[in-house]
Amino acid sequence: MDGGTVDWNEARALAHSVAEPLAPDRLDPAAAVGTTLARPLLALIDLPSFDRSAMDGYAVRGTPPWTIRGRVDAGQTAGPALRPGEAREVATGAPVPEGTDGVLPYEQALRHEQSVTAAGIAPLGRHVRRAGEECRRGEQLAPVGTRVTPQLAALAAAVGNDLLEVHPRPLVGALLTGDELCSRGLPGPGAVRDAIGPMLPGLIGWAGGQPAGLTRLPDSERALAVALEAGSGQVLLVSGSSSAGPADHLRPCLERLGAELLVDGVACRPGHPQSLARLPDGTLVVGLPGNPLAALVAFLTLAVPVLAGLRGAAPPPLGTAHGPRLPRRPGVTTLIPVRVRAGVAEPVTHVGSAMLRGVAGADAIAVVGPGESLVRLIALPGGGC
Ligand SMILES: Nc1nc2c(c(=O)[nH]1)N[C@H]1C(S)=C(S)[C@@H](COP(=O)(O)OP(=O)(O)OC[C@H]3O[C@@H](n4cnc5c(N)ncnc54)[C@H](O)[C@@H]3O)O[C@H]1N2
Ligand code: MOO
Repeated sequence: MDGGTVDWNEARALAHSVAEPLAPDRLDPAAAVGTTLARPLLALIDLPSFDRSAMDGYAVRGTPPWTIRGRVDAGQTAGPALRPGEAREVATGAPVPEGTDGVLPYEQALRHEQSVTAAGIAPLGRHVRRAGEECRRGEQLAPVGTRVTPQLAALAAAVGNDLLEVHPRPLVGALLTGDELCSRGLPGPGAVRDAIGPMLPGLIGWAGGQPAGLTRLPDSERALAVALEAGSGQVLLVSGSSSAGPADHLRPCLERLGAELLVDGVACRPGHPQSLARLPDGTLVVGLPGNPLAALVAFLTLAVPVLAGLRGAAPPPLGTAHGPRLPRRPGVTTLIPVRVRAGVAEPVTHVGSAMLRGVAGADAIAVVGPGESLVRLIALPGGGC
């Protein structure tokens, strides 16, 4: 194994570059939400695929009065073409007959026995959604690499797609180490409530991964080695074993398993003891420091770009802001929970690496690089920036 502390930007870029996109899968649009397109999204039909009414009322042709010739509901066919001076009652979404100049909504219609006139100006050209006005068959609607959102899934279905070819969401397992951890109730003497476990499933989903189980382990090299070997998923997160103490087993375990150490420490505060390694079976292991804010920072630094790479997506772009009141440290990148107001990142309190109070109320993590005047922003889940 080799390694060494790397610059924060380099670590992030490296984490993205080592993660090869997962082999594409074909999923129906709803199941594809959260994945990334491996093929462009194409329209398989014109949308709308026929001229249709945007209002409940009368499809009309020519000038009033119009003689009413039947009715069309949604899902029916439009019937014969209208001739000048004719109307057909139509429901919203129903196909309008050939020759329709516009649709007169009921509210603007004066109905007589078998004819209708307009209460105001005749609706020439109004309230008809023309075939192909949204897109044409064969048109590309989203390129490769686009994240499938619920709204993109809706569009994909609307233009006739049953299956989308996508890079699936990577499976992410988590191993939480620490003899002192308890997961329920009030901690006894010397014990600590696990705060990383409750954070990870949400973070994994937010970053485009699929949580694949969380295992709590004692501080034992053997237990960690066995769990790493048996680990399910394309990514394994390991918390609380990253430092240099006798109970910090990640490094020796990775060595023993013949892993390739890709990142061994990052020049940032907090979170410097984070790591990234590849097991011989290809599983990527991200080492998260045990202090909870440091674990979050490491997840944002290494796990987020790894998951983007596996999904065939670019690393999430960072925002920018002014941060005149943020502390700067020479030689390292500082990651500081902030609130963002009108383009200015303001520090919050309680931001020690073992603390969560500050980050729980923050909008973003400001990335304050040595010598940078503007700061970059990593948006947090639920953050308002
Ligand atoms: N000799 C050195 N000691 C330490 C160094 C160092 O460079 N040399 N780095 C410090 C820094 S910075 C960090 S961060 C921590 C990282 O430690 P580990 O990843 O080995 O984690 P632990 O030692 O087990 O735990 C640290 C701290 O975090 C608490 N913890 C652990 N897991 C959880 C959890 N799931 N939920 C809540 N809290 C957790 C744990 O109880 C400890 O208080 O090492 C420093 N030391
Ligand atoms: O990563 Mo440790 O970063 O400061 O608590």
